[in-house]
Amino acid sequence: MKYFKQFLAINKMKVFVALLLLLGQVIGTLFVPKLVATMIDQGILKNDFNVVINIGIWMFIFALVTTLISTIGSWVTSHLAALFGKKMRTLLFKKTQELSIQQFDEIGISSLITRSTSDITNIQQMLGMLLQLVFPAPIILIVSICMTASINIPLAIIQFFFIFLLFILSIFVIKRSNRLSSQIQTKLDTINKVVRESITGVRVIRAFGCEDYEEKRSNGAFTSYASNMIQLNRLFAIFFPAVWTIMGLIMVVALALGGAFTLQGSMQIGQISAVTEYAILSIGYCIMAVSTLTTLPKAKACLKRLETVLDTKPSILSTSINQTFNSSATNAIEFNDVTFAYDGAEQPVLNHISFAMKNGETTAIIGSTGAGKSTLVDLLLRIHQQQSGSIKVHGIDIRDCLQNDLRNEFGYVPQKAFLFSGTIQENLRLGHPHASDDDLWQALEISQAKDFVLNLNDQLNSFVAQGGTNFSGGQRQRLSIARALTKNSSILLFDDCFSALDVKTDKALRKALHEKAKHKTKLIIAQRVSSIMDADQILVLDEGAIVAKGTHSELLSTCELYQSIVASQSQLKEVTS
Ligand SMILES: Nc1ncnc2c1ncn2[C@@H]1O[C@H](COP(=O)(O)OP(=O)(O)OP(=O)(O)O)[C@@H](O)[C@H]1O
Repeated sequence: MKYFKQFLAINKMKVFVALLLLLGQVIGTLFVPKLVATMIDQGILKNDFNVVINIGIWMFIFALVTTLISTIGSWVTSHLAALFGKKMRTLLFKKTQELSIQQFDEIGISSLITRSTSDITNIQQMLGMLLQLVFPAPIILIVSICMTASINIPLAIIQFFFIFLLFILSIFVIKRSNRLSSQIQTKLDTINKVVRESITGVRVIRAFGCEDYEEKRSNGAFTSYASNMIQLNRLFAIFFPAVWTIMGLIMVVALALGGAFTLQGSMQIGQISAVTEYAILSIGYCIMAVSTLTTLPKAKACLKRLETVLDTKPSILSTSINQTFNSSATNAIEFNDVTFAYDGAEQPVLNHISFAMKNGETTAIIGSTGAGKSTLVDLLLRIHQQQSGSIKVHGIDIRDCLQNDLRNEFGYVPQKAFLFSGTIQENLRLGHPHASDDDLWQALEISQAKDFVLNLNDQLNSFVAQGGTNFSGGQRQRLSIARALTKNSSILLFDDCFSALDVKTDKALRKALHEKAKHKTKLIIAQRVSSIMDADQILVLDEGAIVAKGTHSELLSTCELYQSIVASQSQLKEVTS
């Protein structure tokens, strides 16, 4: 409730105005039955036209003012709910940017989507309903009973008895619905996950012909959610008829007793109408309040789920030292005895890694799959944090600088190219929003993407689908390389991104990089020896350890593992000749 309370405290004036307007609406609503009774008893039954006109005018004014007040009240409440949604979504977005990738994975992408969409929407709706339906209910109940008592005390006692009965029934329903409502969002998470996977993995599902398996899996999630909803609806299927019965009974009793009292002369006909209207009003508001309160546990569960994310402390914290990079340092990157293990893993993925990369030079890393190459780049970007040892960029320990400053030093090309929905130019300008069109074309030229972009109808303005799925793997990869080049950072990190390119394009790209990005420091992770043989130094990584370091020709004569990699690619003869 911390964030909810904070929000109410910050917006206390708006909340106060909303409550004041709702109070005005309630007072207006409660006065109408009294006016109707006076009109019938003093005007219609006594044939006094002036009273009918006078009361009629008052009723018209009351109706007008109440409508105006309730419209403004609804507007203020909706405004508050929208503000709350915006604030929570902004906080959640900021938090997800601060969390480490491991924390991100622990919460789960589907769950984060449900939290920032459906969970927040549920709380917004609850906020509006609490203010508009629950807050006026006790006032309506108390004032209705008091107004009825001012007309006839026995009828007020009877009204109180029925409302008490309704209260008991409501407590029972609210208690039963608590358990069911609080489970709904978790089930929605599962639906989100299953639907997401079946949509994003549609090609694999079709290629493997496993539609039946996926259908069963999806049905499991849908059935579980549906059964929860059915149980909840069953509860209401009993509750609402019971409430209508109580309402019917209260009307029957009010009319029968009211009639009897009128015949005795202790009550007037108009007052019967007022008493029945008060009964309908109080029961009506009771129903609305109970319906809202039954969904309160669901909103509370949503709020708790949001708080869990918002209260998570990022495992990688920004420093308070905040040093700036010294680009004249001899080494662009230095790893000193770095060891890293993933949470819960028995063995470290990287063991005592030490190496240095000189400014402007190219370092390559080669090794078997799962050797820890991508993890090494992740450590450099502070996506994960090493348990021991230090990593320096331009002479500064990466733990002593702001994460944004650190990442600004790199133009990064991930192993799996990811493009955002929009246009090519929007994607290329991701790291450098003010880059000129010429910069973009130059980056495209180096990444060997210029020709295919020139052939597109809209060229730089060509549409990019979510994830870049309207481009081939190789085109996506080349656009992703162009994006890193456009950023114009001093260090370029290529995480196995050349493997999606054919040998000819790979060669042309490396040549262009060598000529046009000569002064940039480059770290290239590659599977193909041909992609890295020109590097100033090559690190051979095996099971998380650097087993050899040197140039291509040095490694060919000293490192057995390197020789076997070269041999396995059937290039030994070709490259040594
Ligand atoms: N998020 C993670 N949580 C736990 N273990 C992980 C995680 N990511 C990678 N690993 C493990 O760490 C090891 C190294 O993975 P990494 O991706 O760094 O290897 P790699 O050398 O880049 O492999 P490849 O060439 O196949 O991309 C692997 O054994 C992998 O299972």
